Amino acid sequence: MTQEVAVIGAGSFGTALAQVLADKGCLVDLYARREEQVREINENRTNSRYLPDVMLHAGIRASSDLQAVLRGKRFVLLVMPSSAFRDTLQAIRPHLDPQAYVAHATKGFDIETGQRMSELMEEELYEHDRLKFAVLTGPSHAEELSLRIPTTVVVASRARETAEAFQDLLMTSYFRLYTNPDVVGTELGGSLKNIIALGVGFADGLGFGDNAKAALMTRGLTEITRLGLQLGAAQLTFGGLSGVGDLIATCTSKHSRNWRAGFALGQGKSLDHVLHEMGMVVEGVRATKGAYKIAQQTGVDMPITTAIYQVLFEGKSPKTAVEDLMGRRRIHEMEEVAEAISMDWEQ
Ligand SMILES: NC(=O)C1=CN([C@@H]2O[C@H](COP(=O)(O)OP(=O)(O)OC[C@H]3O[C@@H](n4cnc5c(N)ncnc54)[C@H](O)[C@@H]3O)[C@@H](O)[C@H]2O)C=CC1
Ligand SMILES: O=C(CO)COP(=O)(O)O
Repeated sequence: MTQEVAVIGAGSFGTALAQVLADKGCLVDLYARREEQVREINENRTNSRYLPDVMLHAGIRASSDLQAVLRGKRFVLLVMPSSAFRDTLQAIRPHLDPQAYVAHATKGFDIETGQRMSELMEEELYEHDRLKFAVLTGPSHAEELSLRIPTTVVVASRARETAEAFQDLLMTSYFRLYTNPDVVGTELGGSLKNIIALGVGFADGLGFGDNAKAALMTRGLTEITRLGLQLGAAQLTFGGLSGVGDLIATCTSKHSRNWRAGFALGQGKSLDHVLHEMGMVVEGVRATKGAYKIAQQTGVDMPITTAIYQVLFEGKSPKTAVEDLMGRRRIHEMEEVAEAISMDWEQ
């Protein structure tokens, strides 16, 4: 049976996922807000602003009519920026099939409340069965996935049936999905790595080297894990695709908008200028605000996130931020996650 799928958000990643689905023989209705973009996709088979090198599959049909896009769909993928997530949920609620499986691929937080995207889904789609919700996340640059370059991700849901339904829907010879019941951990990994990628870009822009990059990635993962444990995530998840996997992909890739934004900031450009030039979403900037807020609410120590917050929003100089990080009190490498390791000193 041909599956009909709705993809909400026709940016880079929504379009890349639509391409995967069309390759699998699905009929894909892709929601785009701008008529001009709808026409370009349907008539030229391109989405040149977001994926300039890609010729789109004939099975993708773009539309700006949200109700028509959602009509009768058993599978819905939400791929908007986090800034548009709550509003979009409110807009889709009246048109969503009650039986639909709904997955989101958005990496970020609601900065007003610090909530994760799946928490917003539960809140805004309150009539829907939350066991039909899933999160799709992991190392997956749209630029590569849309060119059918091998990519692996994880789909997390509280219900195995839902996770496996998305696995069956999306798996191809070049796109491999794993499942995980840890919704909190997978979402946090995907959202928080963008902050560290900004920091790594920053360090590269300042002319630092591989030692600093490795330090930020490793210590970044420590603070991501620390917050995750506090919020009920499973530690092992952070060693998986949504944790260290996406951290590597984002901190070391020329595709990463977060890394590129950090690099430009490190070279002295202003935040407004960098965001304007990018023309695409840089989730790490909002995520820094969201994570800083959660860290304060929970009392979890997140020194790298705090340093990036101070540079981005409080005018601290990068040089002072680095000096502050390097000059912190001496600590045990695993001090903050001590309960997670069993190894102790011999004497
Ligand atoms: N680009 C990538 O490689 C990946 C992106 N993601 C995540 O997917 C989410 C979307 O990112 P991209 O597709 O890269 O963004 P993008 O910057 O390429 O495009 C954003 C798209 O969202 C649309 N949009 C903005 N407000 C909207 C609204 N209210 N309703 C519907 N659409 C709206 C824009 O018109 C645009 O088409 C982000 O959270 C990102 O972190 C996740 C995995 C990979
Ligand atoms: O999440 C991504 C890859 O997994 C994309 O990262 P950027 O948003 O930094 O481009």
